[in-house]
Amino acid sequence: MVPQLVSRAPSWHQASRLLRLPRRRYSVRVPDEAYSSIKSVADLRAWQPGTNVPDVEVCGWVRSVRKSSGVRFVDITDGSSMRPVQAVVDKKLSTDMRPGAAVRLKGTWYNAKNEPNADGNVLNSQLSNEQALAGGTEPVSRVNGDRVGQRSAQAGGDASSAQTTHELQVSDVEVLGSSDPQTYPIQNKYQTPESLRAISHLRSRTPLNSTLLRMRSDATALLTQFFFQEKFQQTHPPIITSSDCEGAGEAFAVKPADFFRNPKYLTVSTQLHLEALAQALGNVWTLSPTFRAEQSDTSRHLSEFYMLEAEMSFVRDMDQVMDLVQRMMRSLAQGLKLLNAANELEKNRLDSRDPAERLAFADLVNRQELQRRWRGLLATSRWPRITYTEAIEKLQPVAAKFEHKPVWGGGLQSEHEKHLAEEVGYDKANDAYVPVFITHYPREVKAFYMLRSASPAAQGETVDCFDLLVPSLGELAGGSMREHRLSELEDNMRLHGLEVPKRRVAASNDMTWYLDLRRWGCPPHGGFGLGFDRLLSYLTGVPNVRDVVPFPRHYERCDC
Ligand SMILES: NC(=O)C[C@H](N)C(=O)O
Repeated sequence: MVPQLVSRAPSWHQASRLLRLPRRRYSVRVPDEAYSSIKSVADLRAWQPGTNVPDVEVCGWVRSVRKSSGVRFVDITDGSSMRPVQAVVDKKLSTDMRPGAAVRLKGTWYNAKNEPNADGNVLNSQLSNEQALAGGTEPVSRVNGDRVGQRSAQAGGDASSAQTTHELQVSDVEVLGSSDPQTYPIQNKYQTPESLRAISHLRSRTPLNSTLLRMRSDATALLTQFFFQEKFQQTHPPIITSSDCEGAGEAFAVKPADFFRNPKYLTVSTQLHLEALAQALGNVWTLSPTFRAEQSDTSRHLSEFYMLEAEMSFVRDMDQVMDLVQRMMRSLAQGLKLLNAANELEKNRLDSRDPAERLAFADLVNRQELQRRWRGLLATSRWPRITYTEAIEKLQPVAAKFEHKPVWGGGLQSEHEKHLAEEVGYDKANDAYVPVFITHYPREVKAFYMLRSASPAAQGETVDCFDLLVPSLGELAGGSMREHRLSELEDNMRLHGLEVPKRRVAASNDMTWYLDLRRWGCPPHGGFGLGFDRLLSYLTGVPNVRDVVPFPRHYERCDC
């Protein structure tokens, strides 16, 4: 059914009839079944029917209210899009529509662009991109003296409203959850990331933070799809574990300490358990919370973070693991480009006129830099793979610029990683930052489970491992071939000062179970772990990883 052309708000009779319609399942509901795919404010914003559509219902939160003589211009969001829909509400109906309130509105989805002028002629009031960028409202107010002009001319006028053709002309208002704007901590003006972190239970209501969380959700869905297509099994390894996988002594202990008979910890990496599952299911992956009690108060560290880990069985060649990492990240970037959140983050900063939105965007990495990152992720050519030994050779001639001198055997400091990412990873021809794999680190500086390299470097023994480096952040992922032979694994444990268990004791806290995996059918295998929050921070250009998680936990902070 084609929507009826209606030029006036529905009557009270129509409105009350609508109240008896089947129960709503989504925040937006349009009357015509043919448009049942319109379920959210984002869908509604994109819907520009040629005629006005009555009986449209919108549930959402009031972002702002702008006053005009007889009406209020109310921005409504349901978290599905960075920018709101504009509702035009009669002054009398709008009394309790205050910033922060949850409301249900009913009205006509009205094409303000085609609003007749005093002579009954339809005028085109849409701003071109150039006009919008120039911040000009004059063409709008001139062609359409009253309502549409006011939309952008009002104090604090929302840029997005000026760029959409439609608005909701409200006939019925229900306040579902009231709000006192005097005390509501989210303001319709710029708030710094630091100040928002202090109200993490509410900051997801801000346009940027809600968009970041939607992108997080998109990324999770795309990665799940990627691994499903690659025929990896998604698994749920435990959060409470017996051992500190990385052996770095940074695990949080679980209380009460005697609950499980002996001490247990929050997992620092699910890798060891994934290895067990990989020996039963083949290729496996997980996106799991992981915890580190590192006292690093930096923009890259969280005490609770999500790690994407994958483990491949029957793999001898580490290149296959690195190929998987590249394929996965490329597929993710391609997928995100087709979805709203990433698009809004990219495009809205181009035509932003709302000062709060502009300032929020200004906190992000600049647009050119961000595009370089995306171009690199989308590159079809193989990302550079250089050995640790080659990396040290590249760092030594510029040693003067570092606080820590690059020496073979000393690992890589984050200043070294950033330098390598920017120098080796910069693809001049395409003006792109291509992630860089650094492989084959010295055996002493890496974890006990890594496979000793068949041919050592001239300077010493190495393991078959890699770190994936990107500019600004440094290490984004790390992986390795695992030592699958029992006696070699035991040697590694001794080298790293770990106790090698002698025999299996029930409920013990030792690594016997991990060694058991080498006793019965352990094929060559390898895998990786990628910091999901860091990846999101890299993709969105949000400089601090604390702002891409809903409730950040880091040294000395776990607010709610
Ligand atoms: N799954 C992995 O390879 C990640 C590794 N265990 C780490 O924590 O860095």
